[in-house]
Amino acid sequence: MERVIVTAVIDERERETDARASLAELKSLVTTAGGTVMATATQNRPAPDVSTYVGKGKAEEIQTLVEEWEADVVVVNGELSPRQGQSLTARTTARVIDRTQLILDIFADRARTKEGRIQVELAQLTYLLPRLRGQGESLSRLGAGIGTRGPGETKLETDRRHIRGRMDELKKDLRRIRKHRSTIREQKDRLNQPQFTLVGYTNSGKTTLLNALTNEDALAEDLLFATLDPLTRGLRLPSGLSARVSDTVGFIRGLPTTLIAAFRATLEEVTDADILIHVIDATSPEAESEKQTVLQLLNELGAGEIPVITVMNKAETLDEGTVPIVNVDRPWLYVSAKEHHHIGDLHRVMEDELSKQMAFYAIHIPASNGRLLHTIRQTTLVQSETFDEEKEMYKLEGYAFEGHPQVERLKKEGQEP
Ligand SMILES: Nc1nc2c(ncn2[C@@H]2O[C@H](COP(=O)(O)OP(=O)(O)OP(=O)(O)O)[C@@H](O)[C@H]2O)c(=O)[nH]1
Repeated sequence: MERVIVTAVIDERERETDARASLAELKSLVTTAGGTVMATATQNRPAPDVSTYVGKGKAEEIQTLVEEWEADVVVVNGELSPRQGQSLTARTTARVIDRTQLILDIFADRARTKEGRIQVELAQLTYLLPRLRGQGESLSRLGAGIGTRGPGETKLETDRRHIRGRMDELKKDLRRIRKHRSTIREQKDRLNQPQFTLVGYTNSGKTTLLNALTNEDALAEDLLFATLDPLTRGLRLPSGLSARVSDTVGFIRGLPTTLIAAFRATLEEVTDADILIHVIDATSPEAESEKQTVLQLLNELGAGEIPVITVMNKAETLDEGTVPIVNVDRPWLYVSAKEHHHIGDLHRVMEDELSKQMAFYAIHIPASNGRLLHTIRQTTLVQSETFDEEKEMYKLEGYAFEGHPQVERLKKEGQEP
């Protein structure tokens, strides 16, 4: 396991709790990446130094810590410019990486589908490209060294061309995979299946809740970003309606924009949702700011208008009568995804919210048409079902999406004398 020194520049004008939360999060990201935090070096200054990120004195102090703790890596809580990366590297014997690289490393390790892996590689190359250019600049600035500049530039050009070529290939692969996926989605849409999508701050318990909701096993780890690829499962609600539930990558404060772009596809499951289930870790001291981060990212993704059910998770560890530390809009409820507490309640809230987007119907189906009956039970929210023995007809009342083909047809037939 690698030994790590973390370092951060803290702006005193910034809210101190934010800086502390961000640093605490960086440490848990280090743990997720398999490292051990040996020491922390922070510096109060209004903005990072343009050349060395931390001041030169602080950089020396970091090198002392590196020697003292025999550290392998220094992780900076921010994004290093190419120049800062180089000059900080020159001042320490440890490897220097920034927050973006750390997150990219974790993503690379955890991507499970082909699409996820391509997205990560694309994000890594996007990060790398300007840094190669940075090296080129400093090489040309060195200038004088005969024999260094020419070959250096040439190699740099080759590297850049190679990287751009690889990026083009990856983009082509992605387009192919996405086209395939949208075909699958069209097929699903024809089945009229409602889409629920779990969103939430990283580690809030989305994967655990997906398992509890659908009663299946999948990996849930006490590590950040256990989920990198959309994971969609079928779910049968109490009324018999079958729906889809998707897990999504955990949201995080200060997610680098290169990554947001790279993971847009994962987040397509968000904009496609009929209803979002926002999972909050009710035990987190940062629950309020985590909630804000998620809501803000949802807005940025254009999903601000989609109805939300808020789930306050890990409730079994809260004392009875605890006042919630988060202000949330209705509908919301406490659950324990781990202990399967109140999952049935959540199923019912999901049905309630769904019915608000649907239209009421009352239809008759001949008992002889078992297939049609089955379809209606699976694709609508059946509220009541009675059987008329004389007419050998079922009478069904419930809610269905506007334009549901069978329901529309049966409604019309019902109107005829
Ligand atoms: N005590 C308690 N722990 C829970 C509960 N639900 C989830 N956890 C734990 O919280 C941790 C994170 O759970 P995950 O389901 O992996 O969280 P996630 O939101 O999918 O995480 P990312 O993929 O990182 O976004 C795991 O250690 C879970 O066991 C709960 O109801 N109670």
